[in-house]
Amino acid sequence: MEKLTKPIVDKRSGFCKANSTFYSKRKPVPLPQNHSVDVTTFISSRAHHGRIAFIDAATGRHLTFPQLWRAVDSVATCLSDMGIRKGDVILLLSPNSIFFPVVCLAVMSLGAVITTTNPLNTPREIAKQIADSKPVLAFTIPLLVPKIADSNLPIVLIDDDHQADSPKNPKIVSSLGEMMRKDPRPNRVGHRVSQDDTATLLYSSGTTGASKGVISSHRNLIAMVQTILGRFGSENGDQEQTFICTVPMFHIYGLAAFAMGLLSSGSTIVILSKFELHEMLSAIERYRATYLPLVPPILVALLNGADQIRAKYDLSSLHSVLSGGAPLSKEVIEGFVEKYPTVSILQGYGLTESTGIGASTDCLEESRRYGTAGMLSPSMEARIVNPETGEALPVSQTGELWLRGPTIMKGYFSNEEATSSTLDSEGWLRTGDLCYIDEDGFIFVVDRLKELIKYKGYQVPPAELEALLLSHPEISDAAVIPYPDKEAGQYPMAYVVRKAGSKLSETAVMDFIGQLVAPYKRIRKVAFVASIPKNPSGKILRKDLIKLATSKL
Ligand SMILES: CC(C)(COP(=O)(O)OP(=O)(O)OC[C@H]1O[C@@H](n2cnc3c(N)ncnc32)[C@H](O)[C@@H]1OP(=O)(O)O)[C@@H](O)C(=O)NCCC(=O)NCCSC(=O)/C=C/c1ccc(O)cc1
Repeated sequence: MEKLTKPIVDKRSGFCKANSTFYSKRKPVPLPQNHSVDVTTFISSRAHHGRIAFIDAATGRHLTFPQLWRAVDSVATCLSDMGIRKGDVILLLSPNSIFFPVVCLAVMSLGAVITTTNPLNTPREIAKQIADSKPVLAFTIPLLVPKIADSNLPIVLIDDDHQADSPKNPKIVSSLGEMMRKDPRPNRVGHRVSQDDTATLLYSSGTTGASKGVISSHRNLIAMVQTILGRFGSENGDQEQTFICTVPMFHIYGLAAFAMGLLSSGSTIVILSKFELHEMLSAIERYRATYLPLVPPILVALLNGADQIRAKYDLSSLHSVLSGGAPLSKEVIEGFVEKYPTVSILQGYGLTESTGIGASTDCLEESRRYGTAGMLSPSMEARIVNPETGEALPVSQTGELWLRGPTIMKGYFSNEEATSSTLDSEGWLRTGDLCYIDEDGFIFVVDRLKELIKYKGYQVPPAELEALLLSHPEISDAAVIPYPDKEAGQYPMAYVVRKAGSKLSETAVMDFIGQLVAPYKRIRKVAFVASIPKNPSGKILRKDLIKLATSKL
């Protein structure tokens, strides 16, 4: 029925009573008719007036658009000569750099698949991702080679001046600098890439514990490029936009925005290898940046230091900050607006599973609706579903947000079970976020149904930390919860049951975990208890523990 009759949609909310579905109020995104097109070709064939694509903030080294596309072609030629073919997975372990997009775009142009990982991850965490995604080659910087030394993967060094002093490591088969100097060959061996083929495999914990590879197709990414273009492209009439890239490109937020969407619009992207407040502010001043995409902790830092920052830096070029990755509180928004009256805050809501933005505020007026995550992205549909009954709810009622649209992932890699519990047969993605959609079509995220901690915009799955805690010989039971924090948003707190006779200290627990996980996953508070509250089927009653922890605040 749904497909045969045109649904009657309320123009104001986007809600259709007949099928309890919210439809995007934004203009739909056009997708290329040609089935055989990869996202790199799609991006490179877009017309724009941009000249410089990427600038390294620290050195000023840059790539013009022609230099970028030549580099992508050269690297793709070398990869093809090395035998890389459609479907092969390539690992990229690198901080942000002007070379990060070169590697991604070259790999995807061949129909090969890029998998990225956080450079702060421990060798153990990276080894897990390697075991799951089975890459055939890795790109990394010299400093990070030891983190994958045990993997036996052939390595391409992202190191321009490698040859003279590069370590004599037999696993290092080439360098990116060398590859970029190669003459590109248009008729290299290749297989036809279709929009349905997998392009990226980014890792997310989804709505449950273990980290899983999110399969995004070329179509997913092309649709995301179109969504970003709708938000910032030349269609908006804006010229010469300069964006600061300080959030990591190894996550979907940074990857889709900087290596793909904004690139397509002809924007200039100033890249910082990592976030450092003063370097970021200097870069805004030096490059006259107009847009600053960030995560809430950066906005909080800008707010906390506002008076000194405004006295020291000329931020007059800055037009907007774009916040994503975690919710912004009303008090932070109001404080920022007061301190930086000429800068608009635009918000985005997205997941790795939605290949980036699922909803956003695209102009100041939309952003004035405090607390909203925005309106549905173009061509996106939503349902608000009662988690207990499965009933789809109407306007202004709270339930789990389900999303369907052209950017929704194909599924989790080699994980049927997780895929079928997250994506239903009609293509609906269960986001694990409790939301409502108001009478004007604005989404409000109320709470999280999924068991996830967001530390500085990074996902920390409690189940992973609980399993590690249980591996300690003196711990008999444990539960990990999100503990609220003004700067980080939340951090992991552990409730621990010690074995009889154990004198294990809080610091010993934190140090034990600290050695096993990336810094952003560290447990930062511990309480010892006699038992962990659980329901009759053994599930941790996390809400009770959260109440207990926060009742003393
Ligand atoms: C810039 C942040 C906010 C803060 O940086 P930081 O303060 O330097 O902290 P780090 O996170 O880099 O490092 C964590 C810890 O590691 C430490 N660290 C640092 N480098 C080292 C070292 N080399 N050795 C060892 N320790 C170290 C560092 O000191 C720090 O320790 P601590 O001070 O105890 O918190 C940083 O955390 C950050 O970039 N977070 C962004 C995460 C992010 O991109 N999330 C998005 C996920 S995808 C998603 O949700 C999509 C949403 C979306 C939304 C909207 C859209 O439009 C589209 C998409």
